[in-house]
Amino acid sequence: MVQLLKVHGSQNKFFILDQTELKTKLSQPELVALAKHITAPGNGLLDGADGLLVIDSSDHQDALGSMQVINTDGSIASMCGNGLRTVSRYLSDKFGKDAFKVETMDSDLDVHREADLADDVPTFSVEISPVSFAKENLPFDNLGTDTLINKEVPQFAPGLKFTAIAVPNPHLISFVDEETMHSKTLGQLGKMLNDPNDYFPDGVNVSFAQILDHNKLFVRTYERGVGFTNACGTGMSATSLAFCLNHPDVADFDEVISVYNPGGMVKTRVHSRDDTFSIDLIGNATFTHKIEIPDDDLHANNLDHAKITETGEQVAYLKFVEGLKSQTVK
Ligand SMILES: N[C@H](CCC[C@H](N)C(=O)O)C(=O)O
Repeated sequence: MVQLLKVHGSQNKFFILDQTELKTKLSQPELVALAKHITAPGNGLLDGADGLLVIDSSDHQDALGSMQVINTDGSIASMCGNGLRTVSRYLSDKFGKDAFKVETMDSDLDVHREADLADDVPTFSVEISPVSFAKENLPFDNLGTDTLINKEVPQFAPGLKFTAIAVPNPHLISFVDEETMHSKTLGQLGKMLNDPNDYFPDGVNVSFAQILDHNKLFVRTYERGVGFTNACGTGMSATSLAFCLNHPDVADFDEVISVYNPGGMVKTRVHSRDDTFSIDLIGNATFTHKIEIPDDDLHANNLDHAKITETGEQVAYLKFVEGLKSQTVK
């Protein structure tokens, strides 16, 4: 029997599988098949999730483990900010350390335990980097520019300005008014740019942001490989950077920015050193369920004998969300 976890960061939900606990590790095709199955809202487990986070060992210096992110459609994401917080908590509990690195596809990222956001809401801070605006790193094409920073792109949506940032997974961001935030535009644009299209050949995560106040945002994201999500950690991080760059009158580098989202709230801090940007993403790392599945069943992608136990942590998280409601009113 191996234990899996159902977890969330800002209610961006994932399953965590620790390959090091298995007698025989799952192969990459087995992992992709499991990710597609277990995260499916209909025939998966616990009403599905946005992705599978695979933990494995790492031989990199100071890294307690590695994280691979598999989206619900089976595509691989280079990074996942909400997911990394939950993986950090898992590794922190397992090895009894509060500050360490986690190996991700493109870099080894610093993570550490933070003061709880609210009573019984375990909280972690994770580094979001490397950051790039370059067309080849997103990648994008046919926009007549090498970087897209606060520019109108009428083909995407008339009247809106867009910023494209890789952190290192790709994000497209627009600051919008309340009406646009709740219109159909985000869903239509997200779908258009994640179906085969002339602009983002690998797809892109699309976020709309509303400025609520000084250092205060509301962000909604249409995720690549997923669709609408309660929250996207790298999306909120990239949006915080765009906020500091495009709206310097209401956003400060190195200060805490509160980012509200449909799943709750996170905090970010954007740093700029010698033309290099990085972001700290601080938020909950909640384990909602423990799941036990026989090893052989996992290899066979059979979820029929899963034994599920609730942790009870969601109660404290929902109380925290309830308390946020008064704060998002302008
Ligand atoms: N939800 C994730 C991002 C997943 C990214 C994925 N959708 C992609 O880039 O393909 C987060 O919290 O950062």
